[in-house]
Amino acid sequence: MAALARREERDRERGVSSPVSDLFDPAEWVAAPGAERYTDITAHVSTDGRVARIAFDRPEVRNAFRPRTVDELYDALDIARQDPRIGVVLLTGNGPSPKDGGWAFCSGGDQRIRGRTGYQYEGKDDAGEASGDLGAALGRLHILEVQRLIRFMPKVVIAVVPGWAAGGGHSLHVVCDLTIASREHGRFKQTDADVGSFDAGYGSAFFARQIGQKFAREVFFLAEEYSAERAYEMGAVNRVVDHADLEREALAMARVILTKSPTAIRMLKFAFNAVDDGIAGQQLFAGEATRLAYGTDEAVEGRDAFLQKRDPDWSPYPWHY
Ligand SMILES: CC(C)(COP(=O)(O)OP(=O)(O)OC[C@H]1O[C@@H](n2cnc3c(N)ncnc32)[C@H](O)[C@@H]1OP(=O)(O)O)[C@@H](O)C(=O)NCCC(=O)NCCSC(=O)CCC(=O)c1ccccc1C(=O)O
Repeated sequence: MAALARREERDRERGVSSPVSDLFDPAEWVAAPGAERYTDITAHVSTDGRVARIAFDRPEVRNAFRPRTVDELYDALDIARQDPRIGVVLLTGNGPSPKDGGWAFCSGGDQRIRGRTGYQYEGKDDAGEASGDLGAALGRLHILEVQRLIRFMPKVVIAVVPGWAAGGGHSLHVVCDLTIASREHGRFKQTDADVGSFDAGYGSAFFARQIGQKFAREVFFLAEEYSAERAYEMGAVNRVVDHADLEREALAMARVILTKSPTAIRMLKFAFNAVDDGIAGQQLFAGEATRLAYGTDEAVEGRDAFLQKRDPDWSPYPWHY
């Protein structure tokens, strides 16, 4: 992994990107700011700076995430969230596996380091669990924070699924705004109940909103593998494309979205969310509405009247109907 960072540093100096995955087109991407510090993911922005590509980079374990992976993922997503030029994020998995050639989007939490309180940072084990606060600090399930970031960020996040989306990886694709999957290698499986886990939020309840209760219960209760085509039939996937074209098609989708009004896309995302997100969803939508209102002469008059210690003059502003 250090070698990867060095290679990216060298390529960045030369103004090109390293081929971090067989589907990655180095001509389209440059390393994202700060990406050299990541070991478990890769982060790039398109050469025009308008699309982010964030990828799990642990193909030898089907891109399973450990706490460090989740920290990096959150960091990269938050940087993309705050970049005003970026409108779309592609979330994917690098591959194939150097061990067996298998492809993955993400296979969820790394089961090798799962403890009784959650997932353990490197060098830690379950020993801390008995010691109260220390144990609580060590075990993490903060992939849920990443889910909320994807859900609440005012940009479109596209899951680009080149292989397995399993367990918590399945949940991540569910929470993304759109999903595009490889026809040949895209595979879906919700293994939570096989390993004594349960994503009782977006991964299941929201999934049922997307594809219907019967299908969602089948996916969780039977935990059977299903193909990209089957996922498309169920309404869980937007597009199924040839494996070799996956990232090109995903980038093309992103470029179509980028032709739209940023405000319209932001308001639409929060409108789609609001109906399922309760007061939190309403708060996000309302926050954007307030931001829009602040841009009007009417709101400026309210602010100025306060600062100038006078009564506001609302007369130019009708009670619209
Ligand atoms: C993904 C598989 C179906 C792929 O099968 P296959 O192609 O046959 O490959 P394998 O030979 O099984 O795997 C190759 C290699 O990778 C290792 N590996 C794969 N997945 C993991 C993993 N998750 N953790 C650790 N290691 C993994 C595997 O052992 C092999 O290694 P070798 O050394 O070569 O033997 C299949 O691999 C599979 O089923 N994987 C496990 C999927 C799984 O159960 N994931 C965990 C589900 S629980 C979870 O994701 C975390 C919890 C969580 O996120 C959460 C918690 C609370 C609320 C919400 C959530 C949420 O879901 O978000």
